[in-house]
Amino acid sequence: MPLGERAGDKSESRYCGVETDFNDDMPHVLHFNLYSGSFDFVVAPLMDHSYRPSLVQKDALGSGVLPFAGSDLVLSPSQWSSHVVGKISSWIDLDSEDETLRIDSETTLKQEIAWASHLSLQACLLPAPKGTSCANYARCVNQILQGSNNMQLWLRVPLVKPDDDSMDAKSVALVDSWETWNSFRLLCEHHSQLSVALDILSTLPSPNSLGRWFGEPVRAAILHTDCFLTNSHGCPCLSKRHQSLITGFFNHSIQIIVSGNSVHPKASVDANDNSGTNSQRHPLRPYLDYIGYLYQRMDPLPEQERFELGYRDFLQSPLQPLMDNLEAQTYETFERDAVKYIQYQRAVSKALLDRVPDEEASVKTIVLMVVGAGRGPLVRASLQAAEETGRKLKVYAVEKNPNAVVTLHALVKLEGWEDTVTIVSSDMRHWSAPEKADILVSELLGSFGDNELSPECLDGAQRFLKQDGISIPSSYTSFLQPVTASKLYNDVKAHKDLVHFETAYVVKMHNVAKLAPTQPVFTFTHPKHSDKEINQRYKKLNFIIPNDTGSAMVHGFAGYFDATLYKDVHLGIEPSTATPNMFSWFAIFFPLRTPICVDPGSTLEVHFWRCCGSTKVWYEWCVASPASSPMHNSNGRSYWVGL
Ligand SMILES: C[S@@+](CC[C@H](N)C(=O)[O-])C[C@H]1O[C@@H](n2cnc3c(N)ncnc32)[C@H](O)[C@@H]1O
Repeated sequence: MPLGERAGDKSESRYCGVETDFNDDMPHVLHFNLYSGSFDFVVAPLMDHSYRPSLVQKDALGSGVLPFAGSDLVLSPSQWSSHVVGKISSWIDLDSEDETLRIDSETTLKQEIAWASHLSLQACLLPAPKGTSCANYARCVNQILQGSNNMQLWLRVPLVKPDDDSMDAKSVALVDSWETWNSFRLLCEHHSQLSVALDILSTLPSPNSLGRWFGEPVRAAILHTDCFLTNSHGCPCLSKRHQSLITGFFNHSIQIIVSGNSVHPKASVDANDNSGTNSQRHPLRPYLDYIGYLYQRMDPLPEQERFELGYRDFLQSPLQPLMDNLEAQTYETFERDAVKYIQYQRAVSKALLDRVPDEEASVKTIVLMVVGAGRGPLVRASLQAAEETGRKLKVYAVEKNPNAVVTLHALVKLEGWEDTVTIVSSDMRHWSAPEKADILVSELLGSFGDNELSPECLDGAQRFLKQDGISIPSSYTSFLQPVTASKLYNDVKAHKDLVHFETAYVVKMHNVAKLAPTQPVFTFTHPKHSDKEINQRYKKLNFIIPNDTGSAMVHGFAGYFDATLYKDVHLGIEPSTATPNMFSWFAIFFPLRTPICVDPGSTLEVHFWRCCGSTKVWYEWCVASPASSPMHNSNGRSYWVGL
């Protein structure tokens, strides 16, 4: 049974498993944990702990006997696949100096995985590597992954990081477990079926170092009963930090697995059980109940977030509104974003008030041109601003998409705007305007600000803006930050070509770790003060990875924009200043062909170029430190925006 519903949110449920000991009576294991215990699945050993291949007698014919497991028939195929995660024997040590142990370990790992595949299990939990070297373990896992079906392998690693104030003496000898994971997954070349199961202990490393994991493929968090505190009723509860970590796991669809013996025996006594026998109460049930309580008390996902669930970490090609004509449903999506148009209306109102003093309001008519009018929402916002401020307006709606122009005509007729609005079916770069504008309103912004060629289009439109005219927006700036994004990286890699590694994607980023604060990249200001200002740009950025993060993997860069519409009215998606409740833009993702590992406290030196040709504009990017990446997208060979 799922952990119940998150308040007001029927779309998402989370599951909770329990780690069990070996028991060859699997029907009993399932019955006890699922039906008496209400857990959703078990993480159960598939072999007796004492099994060692080297100790198994060969039969008379010399063929290997497989005495390691009971029959597959004890459970139905759907029970195996839905309710059992195979726990690979924890004694295995594939990098042991002891050859017998090493070979036994290899044999056992392969036998158990083969058996788990035979049972169609969805996942197996691999024990944590024993020492600092895990090359042979990774080699064998890699062999398995090469030949595997869809089964996921979860590498178990403890959530520890030394050199951290919060560490206790016991953990000091340990390495940063992220390093262990990183070595292992590099040896397995970021295989998409290799993921992580984190063992959560009673002490937690720093928030920054925890944050790294949200960009990694963490599938499960194993919560030990000794992490729990005791509340005033004698029941298990978690520290505030553990609670917020678990909430983070829920938000990232990471399954929780309870492990260990009950350390709250009193809480295990069923309050509703008056028989005094209490025979059926699962000893770990109070822990499950508490985890369910944490899930259910989470705030419901806002409606827009729920709508966008399907877009999370899904790579989309950016729009090319200049080269292509947008479709009706794309306009429809823009137009649902009321916040964007409210901001434009506020900007136009302020500009009108500045442009026309009260005493001239009844005599002076302002010429306002919406360039790239689409189906008309900025025309409407401008007219509303005029009404709100009592200013007189003459509007030109310039649009190059002939299909949107059809809708514009219908709108003007429907609203009775014929005397005020003139529709111009033209590319703003080539239109000969009959008069000059006081105010030029446009929204040609991409997720990275200038990536839909607003600078080039507005260069063309500036011809018909009065010398002292106002452009809304008056400027926009792009921003970047390095991210761990293993899912996005793997999705790009799945295309198996260079082109996809040199393309920027629009993405609703979710399973992503932001490794440093954003930094501004390119700024464009309108109107330009000189014809000599070019639209090419170059920027070198130095990102410092905080010391307490630990090492981290950079799979690419998240990009955003912020636009100043007019004076203090802005609109944008840069996380620290993002316009609340505005959903027209997701972030942009610039991938790296080879992910780069950065050390704590070190500097990541990144170079970005905006290049302009006669028919296209494109970005090139590279990392220069701590290691040099290849130059991405030279000459716009893979990704460009058409002029
Ligand atoms: C991002 S949409 C915005 C549409 C509308 N203003 C809105 O907010 O819903 C940009 C619009 O500008 C138009 N556009 C882009 N470049 C243009 C150009 N050079 N001349 C005229 N229209 C252009 C596109 O066809 C598209 O309709």
